Amino acid sequence: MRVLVVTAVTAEADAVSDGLDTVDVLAAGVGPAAAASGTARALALASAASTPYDLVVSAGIGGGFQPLAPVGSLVVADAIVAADLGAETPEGFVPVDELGFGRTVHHPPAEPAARIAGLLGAVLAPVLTVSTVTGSASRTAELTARHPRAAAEAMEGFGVAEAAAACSVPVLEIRAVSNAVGPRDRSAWRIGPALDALRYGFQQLSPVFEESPWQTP
Ligand SMILES: O=C(O)c1cccc(C(=O)CC[C@H]2O[C@@H](n3cnc4c(=O)[nH]cnc43)[C@H](O)[C@@H]2O)c1
Repeated sequence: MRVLVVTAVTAEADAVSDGLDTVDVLAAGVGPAAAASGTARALALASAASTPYDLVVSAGIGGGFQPLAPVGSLVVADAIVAADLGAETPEGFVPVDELGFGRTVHHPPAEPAARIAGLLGAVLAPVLTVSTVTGSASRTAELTARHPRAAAEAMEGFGVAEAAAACSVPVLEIRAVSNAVGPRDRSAWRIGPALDALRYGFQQLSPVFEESPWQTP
């Protein structure tokens, strides 16, 4: 199948390409807007050239919720959640779908996501998309209360998933944990080992991506 992997920065793209050279890799920029516009453009260009993609993968480093996803571990999303897309109210945060418009969750195809998580020894759990890196205990507690199963947060997955959904292409998200979600401690970020984990992960995935396109409901 034809696979597009979307990362934020070139260091992540290089790790993916080093692990697996049979996929196209795009470094689309940091954050959900850059991810969505870059992904949508790549999908549209491929489609116009009659070489459409069969799968889009949002990949890169991310923060891990402790103790679910330790630094250096891999997380495969069973849900891609826009965790800060909504309204603040006196009663707390209300997601846009509960306000009656838009959506805040995309679901990757369940069987392939579970199989890939098993292959990688990864945690299979929701991955949150945020526009601001969490940097306090209070914000961590708020996100954990709203999303108790979430194992990771990053800044691009939901943008990639929105573009993929607009083009009816299935989406996955794979994150290598570079830091714990919590009070900001830049010295504790382990970006090198996370990029190594990302490279290792994609090395394991060539048989999966050689499969025929998945039949998704
Ligand atoms: O605060 C800093 O000094 C700092 C230094 C290097 C990178 C950053 C980022 O914010 C990188 C954001 C980038 O990486 C992903 N990412 C990694 N960890 C997290 C996280 O805990 N929460 C959200 N995003 C994270 C993200 O997807 C971006 O692409 C900061």
